[in-house]
Amino acid sequence: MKLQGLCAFTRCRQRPRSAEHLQRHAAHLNTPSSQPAAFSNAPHMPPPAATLGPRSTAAGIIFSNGEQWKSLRRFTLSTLRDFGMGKKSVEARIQDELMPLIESFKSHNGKPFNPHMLINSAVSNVICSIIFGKRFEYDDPTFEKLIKMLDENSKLVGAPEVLLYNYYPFLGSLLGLHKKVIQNNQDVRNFISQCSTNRRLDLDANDVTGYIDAFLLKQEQETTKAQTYFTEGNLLGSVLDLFAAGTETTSTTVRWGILLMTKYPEIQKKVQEEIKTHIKLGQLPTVEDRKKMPYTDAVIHEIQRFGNIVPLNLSHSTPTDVYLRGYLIPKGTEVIPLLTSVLYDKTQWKTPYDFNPNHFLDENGKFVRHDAFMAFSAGKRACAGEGLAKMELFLFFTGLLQAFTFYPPSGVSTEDLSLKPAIGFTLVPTPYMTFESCEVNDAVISNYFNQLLKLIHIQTILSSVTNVL
Ligand code: HEM
Repeated sequence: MKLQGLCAFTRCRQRPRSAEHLQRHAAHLNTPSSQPAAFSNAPHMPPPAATLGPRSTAAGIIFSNGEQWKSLRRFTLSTLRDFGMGKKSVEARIQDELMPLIESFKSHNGKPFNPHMLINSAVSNVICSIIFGKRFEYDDPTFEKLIKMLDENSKLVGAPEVLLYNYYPFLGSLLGLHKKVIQNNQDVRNFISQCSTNRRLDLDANDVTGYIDAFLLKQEQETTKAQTYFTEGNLLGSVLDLFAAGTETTSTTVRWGILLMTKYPEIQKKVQEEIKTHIKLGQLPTVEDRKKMPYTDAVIHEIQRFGNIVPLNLSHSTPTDVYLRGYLIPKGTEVIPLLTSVLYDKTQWKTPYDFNPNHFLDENGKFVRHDAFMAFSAGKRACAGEGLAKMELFLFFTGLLQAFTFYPPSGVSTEDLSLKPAIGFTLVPTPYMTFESCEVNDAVISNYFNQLLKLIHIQTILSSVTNVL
């Protein structure tokens, strides 16, 4: 059960301790009356509703509990699978995104640059293609603005002033930063709302282009039901959850990956040797390759462990009284399952504070799983996008290291590179040093292009055959 934040009801300033408390106000919320709305400190969360009015705007997967959460999560997982999560089709989406990313890295011609927004755009495009049914050009002003707003909120939600407001909303008039969070949040929601209005006009059950279409169709199917969780509020909330969670987390991890490879050139070299051994020159990396590449797999796991990007996890609360090691945790207690405590547990990791891929390798160099690897959390509420994220991490990371070697800018030594994270809702690399760009493997690039052209050609033939039929 996710954390019950401050009560969602406008005039109630209590921290709800129980589902009953919320149920008393449920009639005022845009959720079915049998289910309390619940909220947690997620990155795109607007501040507590005590000052914002009913939180009908917040629901979606992350902020739901009970039957509403079950329904939305089930629907989301099956829709993500329909759009290829865990399958070849999503692999192709990610591979398609690698090319423009590599090209935009390459366009810096070996000069130092900050890869932050480029990586965010590429990663975001994968989830965009699933939810909106299309990708965006990196310099599309609307897309740039959306990505910046998600990025900014991820930072601001961890800022002391916003945290203070979150716990003591009555201080609102003395504080200002939270207004930016609310505004960004609202702007992204407005964009999603506009997209869903447009999709509704063109809705065709035989041509479902993305998650929004699938949700709208589900809404139509449920119009006759007395109670449905497929409301407008839950559409906006769920899309925002996927958009934000699917952009920030994975791109932050890829950014950690590049920083760590720059910092540790000997590890970067070993990954590149493994790539050269197992992926033919000019071939796109595929998910299948991962099985043959234990060292790279170990490095990616270690990037996630060391990066520890969601240190506080999302807050939860106990749905019933719970007894743990002799202690009573009363129903409705806020529980913050610190992921840091497992990812940096001295009893589980040989050198928890060092970046050490050997944490995931046995003495024969084989990849080993680790129970304490909980970057995606655990249990029923664990990350809904884990399958997608893992594919993205492998394909983006391997694809970039296949094409480039990363160095610190001239005049900066590897020792100078700081691994101190910047604080926000997620732990991100310190605003990033620019790289003395990359050593581009032109053979890889031109072969990518040839493959891409072949793919486009095959797709064109296929679509003209389909049209004829
Ligand atoms: C490296 C990438 C990622 C990491 C480290 C990560 C981590 C997490 C964590 C720690 C949680 C909280 C789990 C809990 O409450 O116990 C979470 C939840 C969630 N994540 Fe991810 N995530 C990643 C990528 C993604 C992607 C790509 C998507 C989109 C498809 C996504 C969608 C979600 C959703 C919808 C939830 C809420 C699940 C629920 O409440 O049922 N995540 N993620």
